[in-house]
Amino acid sequence: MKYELQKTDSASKARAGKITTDHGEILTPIFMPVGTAGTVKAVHQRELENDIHAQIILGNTYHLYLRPGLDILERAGGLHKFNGWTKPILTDSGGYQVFSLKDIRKISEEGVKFQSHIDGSRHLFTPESVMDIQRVIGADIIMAFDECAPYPCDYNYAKKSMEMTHRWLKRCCDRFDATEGLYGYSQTLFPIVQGSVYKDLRIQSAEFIAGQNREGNAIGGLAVGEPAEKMYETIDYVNDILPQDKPRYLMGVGTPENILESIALGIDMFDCVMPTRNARNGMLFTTQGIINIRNEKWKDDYSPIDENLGGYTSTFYSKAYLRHLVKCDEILAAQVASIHNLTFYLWLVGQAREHILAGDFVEWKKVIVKKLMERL
Ligand SMILES: O=c1[nH]cnc2cc3nc(NCCN4CCOCC4)[nH]c3cc12
Repeated sequence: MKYELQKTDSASKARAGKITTDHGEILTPIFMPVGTAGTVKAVHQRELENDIHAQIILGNTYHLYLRPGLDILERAGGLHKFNGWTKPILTDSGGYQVFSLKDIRKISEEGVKFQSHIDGSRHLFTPESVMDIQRVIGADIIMAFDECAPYPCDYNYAKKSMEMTHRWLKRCCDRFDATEGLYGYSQTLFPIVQGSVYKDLRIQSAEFIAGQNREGNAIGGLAVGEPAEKMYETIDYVNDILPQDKPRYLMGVGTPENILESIALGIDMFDCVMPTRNARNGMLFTTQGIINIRNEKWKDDYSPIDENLGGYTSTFYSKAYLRHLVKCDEILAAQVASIHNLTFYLWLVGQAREHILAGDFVEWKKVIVKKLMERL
């Protein structure tokens, strides 16, 4: 994997860049649609590519390991072959997912013992095993096995958790560097900065992560309930430590406002279930503001969902029709709303990139953020 830093904004830490993988290029800043079980829920690959213009999607090791399982994935030739997505894929390592299985998992130095949320079967994830699992899935970018400390947590817990995540990272790197990809293309491993919201721990973690000299770096342990200001403050000083010449991935973020503010702080890659999850509840992000399409006021609004995005779905379907689909709980409702929200998120980061290149990102952000977050 290669990263080319193309432009750094003069009035912020925002950057425009290009990541090159064996499955193609990624222009940053970029948003990664979440495809938890190997599918971006309710969206065809063709729509992901031609309507949403997604450049990279995310999968979850925890879910894919349980279903369809490694045997099926390996015999398919990896996830790209299995789901037909031929561009880059990133997989989260499973740490975050198993930690959210509160009462059915046990953490130790060895790894995490957990029960499947599907059938209760017992499993063990270790740094080594999740590297092997992500080799089988075949994502272009794979994440280290870490502990995402809960928020809030006391200083001592955050310190112990961060130190274990660092020891697990060494085990991930050793295993990853000692193994090869299974399908003839290269994969890369991103480490993850932890330390909760404690500045000294975050600085220690950022220095340790940067010192691993991997091809990209992630910031974890955020978007877990902490105030947005705390998240921004943490990103700001962590990004002063993470190398300029490597992409920076902020895990699990976020709203349009979170994304633009984080781009201004030097983040290049994002993922969040919000656009797809909100879509299924009828919450639409648009260039004019946020719409709850279930609201009576859209009942006879025959205008397109959003004609400023240039996407087929957002212009072809009207607000009134989508409201009807949502009210009838039609399958098409989830499809249309998900494609629209993802088209909006990719439009947003694409616009951010254009304004970084044009040199007016900060002025543009100031105007657009207020408008995008307005409830219509
Ligand atoms: O430290 C982490 N390590 C590995 N994966 C993560 C994933 C993460 N995802 C979030 N936040 C997701 C917040 N979502 C917002 C929308 O509603 C669902 C939750 N924070 C995260 C932290 C980590």
